[in-house]
Amino acid sequence: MKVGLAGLGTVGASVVRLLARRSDELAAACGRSIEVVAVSARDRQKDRGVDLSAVRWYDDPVALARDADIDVFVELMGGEGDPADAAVRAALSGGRAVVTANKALLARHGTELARLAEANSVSLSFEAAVAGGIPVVKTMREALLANRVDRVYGILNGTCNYILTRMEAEGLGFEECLAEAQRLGYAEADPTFDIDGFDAAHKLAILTSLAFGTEVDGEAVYVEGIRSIETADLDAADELGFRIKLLGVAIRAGDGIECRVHPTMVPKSSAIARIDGVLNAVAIDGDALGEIILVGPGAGGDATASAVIADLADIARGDTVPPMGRAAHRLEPYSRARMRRHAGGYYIRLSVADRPGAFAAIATRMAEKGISLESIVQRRRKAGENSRASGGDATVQPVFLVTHDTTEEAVREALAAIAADSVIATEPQVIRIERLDDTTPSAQREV
Ligand SMILES: NC(=O)C1=CN([C@@H]2O[C@H](COP(=O)(O)OP(=O)(O)OC[C@H]3O[C@@H](n4cnc5c(N)ncnc54)[C@H](O)[C@@H]3O)[C@@H](O)[C@H]2O)C=CC1
Ligand SMILES: N[C@@H](CC=O)C(=O)O
Ligand code: NA
Repeated sequence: MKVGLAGLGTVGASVVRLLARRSDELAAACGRSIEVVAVSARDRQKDRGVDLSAVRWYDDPVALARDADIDVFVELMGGEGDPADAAVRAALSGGRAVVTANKALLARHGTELARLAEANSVSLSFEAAVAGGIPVVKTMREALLANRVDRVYGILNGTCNYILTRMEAEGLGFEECLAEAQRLGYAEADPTFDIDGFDAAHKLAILTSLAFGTEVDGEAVYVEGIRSIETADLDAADELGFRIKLLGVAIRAGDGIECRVHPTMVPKSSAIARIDGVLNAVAIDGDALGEIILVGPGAGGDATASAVIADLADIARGDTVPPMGRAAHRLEPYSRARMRRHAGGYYIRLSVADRPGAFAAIATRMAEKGISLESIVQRRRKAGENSRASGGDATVQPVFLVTHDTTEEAVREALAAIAADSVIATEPQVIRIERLDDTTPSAQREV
């Protein structure tokens, strides 16, 4: 099987090396060899640890995708627009199978591309696009067909999990951890996609389509990233019995599908709390099977190449499955649940004015919105301490609240009233709590 590969960066170079290393075993398993015969990359001189002297080089990846001599086009350049989009469309339109790791592209154009693949009777495979090396796409579109899925959630970004883990365990700074994640090849070319939550949102949009049979809608995901997480929050989470993870959650709710990515407090006793470093985890609730959790490396060259090559092996063997697990023209329109109706617990950190009555005013505003508090912790700062958590102002004190289950709407309204009362000095920090040991998905809980 002849492969044309565009993008020889972290993942692309690993794919070429791993294909060379496993060529005999792959040929034996697939009944034919898998060979990279043509590539498109920006730098022809760069040493990628593998001999590419015999392959055809293209400056234009779209021209490579149109090469009549290739059977499969592998897109590993990244980016939701051109040239990745144009190249993938050119390959599919020309009747060539496509393998891509590009979740940004799929979150934006996944439905159209799946329909284009279907119209041309070719496969569009993207195992590497969701949770890196973990075989979650294959699991969802092949192994769980007997199940109605009601919830899928997990840690979907290796860079963020790596940063949060090292900040918490070693007390390192955010920037230092991000730089290390970039050095290790985990981060996106533009790492704001990682730390602002968009990369996890792209993956969740794809998972949502696979789980619920809906069109892919990257815009429908509510997104918050991890930039605002401070040591004060990691420490408070520890004291309260939680850990903070960037979680992606998609669940059936009363008014549609609730799809959200945000920092989340999860109980220390939950399986998700123990997923550290670059590992990802995806939990899937199926009605017949119950909950399964898949864990493994979510980023990195070789781990991601493993998923790309698994897709290539399926194509070489002639195993074809519709991209989204069902005929693309049967995907249902996505119906988005309103985030304001989200129900669950909340951790709230406030920098409260150090004056009589401030505390009572906060409790009153919470009560007015029907929010009951599970705990309130007020930290008296020691003399000379200048905490970021309290805005660095000597006249304010950090206060940590944990609510019982309530709604997003109630919390937002209570915090707006507290701000209007001028009893807080900085923007409140709000982190949603996911009590994962409770088997009822949170959006379905009565509050
Ligand atoms: N790095 C990782 O751990 C993972 C990455 N991915 C996805 O895999 C894809 C590739 O990611 P990385 O290898 O990490 O990125 P990278 O930035 O290391 O590599 C991308 C390569 O594509 C090349 N490229 C960009 N535009 C090009 C063009 N017009 N013509 C030819 N070459 C071009 C770049 O020069 C670069 O070498 C992205 O879609 C990313 O989201 C998916 C899972 C994990
Ligand atoms: N930047 C991504 C790479 C894999 O998808 C991540 O950190 O998870
Ligand atoms: Na995967």
